[in-house]
Amino acid sequence: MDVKVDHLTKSNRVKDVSFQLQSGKITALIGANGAGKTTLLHMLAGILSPSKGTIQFDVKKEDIRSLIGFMPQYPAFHQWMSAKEYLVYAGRLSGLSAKQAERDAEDGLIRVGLDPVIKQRIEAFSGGMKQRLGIAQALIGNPPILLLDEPVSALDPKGRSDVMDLLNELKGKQTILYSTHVLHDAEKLCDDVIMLHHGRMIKRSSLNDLLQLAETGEFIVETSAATDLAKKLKIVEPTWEIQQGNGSVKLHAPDYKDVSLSLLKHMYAAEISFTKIAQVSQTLDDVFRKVVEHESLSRSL
Ligand SMILES: Nc1ncnc2c1ncn2[C@@H]1O[C@H](COP(=O)(O)OP(=O)(O)OP(=O)(O)O)[C@@H](O)[C@H]1O
Repeated sequence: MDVKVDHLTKSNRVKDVSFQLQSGKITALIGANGAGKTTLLHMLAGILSPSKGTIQFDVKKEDIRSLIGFMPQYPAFHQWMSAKEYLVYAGRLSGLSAKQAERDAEDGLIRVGLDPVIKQRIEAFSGGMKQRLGIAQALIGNPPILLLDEPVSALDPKGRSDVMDLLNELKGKQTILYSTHVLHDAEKLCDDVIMLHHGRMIKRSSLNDLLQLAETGEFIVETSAATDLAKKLKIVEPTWEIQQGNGSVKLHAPDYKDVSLSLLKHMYAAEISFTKIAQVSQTLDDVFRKVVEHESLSRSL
């Protein structure tokens, strides 16, 4: 199910944000602490009302909450309940019949891999298990849209990879928007990225476009003949910026098509051997920092 957000505003916490979530895709909502991620998710989930703007779903429903599975940043569980009891309780609260709630609870526990501990009390759960239970609760009623507030941020690497695997399984079936600080994980998982900074959306893009945008044209060559290589390249490729390091040469080629091929040709001609040639690629983290820097700079001008 698609979701269309237009000029969404909540006082000065979220300012004039517009985007579209596409059916079956996973979108990562990224931003520093206080950027407005939770506020935005709460408006989409119908928990907070916007001061301005609209949220449209592509079906007409009086109460949109049945379309949405929401996992809060800090899910509050009744620790004395078992995982299944909790999910049945959540299902009943969301209006399911006793039978349906029972069925959804069991399905949900299987989907998040908690079926072996179906009767265990939540108080004995690890952080990762609680997070998975939170997702199972969001899945109750099989809503077409999942909104997850920091589902991985508080977890250790194993817990994070469990939750990531689970979200990967849901990809294509549900429209997912999740907030995160862990950009390394988002890079592996999401289709699209929305960046928030001080309540404003500073970028919205597919992950692929974003990472392509971030390609640097920077290469590094590790060689014992760094001085010779740097000298040679300065002569034959005057448009490249060449930096000689200790045992390496770093270069930036403004038009960087076929750089590795040219490099190899020059090195072959000069009989320079190497141990490694690599393109310096950027991560989502680098891109995010650059976009924030650019935004801060343009606002200060
Ligand atoms: N109930 C509230 N009333 C007024 N201001 C609030 C309220 N809740 C949050 N804020 C403020 O709104 C801004 C955005 O907060 P929000 O929790 O949405 O950010 P966030 O990106 O989710 O941050 P975090 O990553 O720390 O969870 C912050 O400056 C915060 O202090």
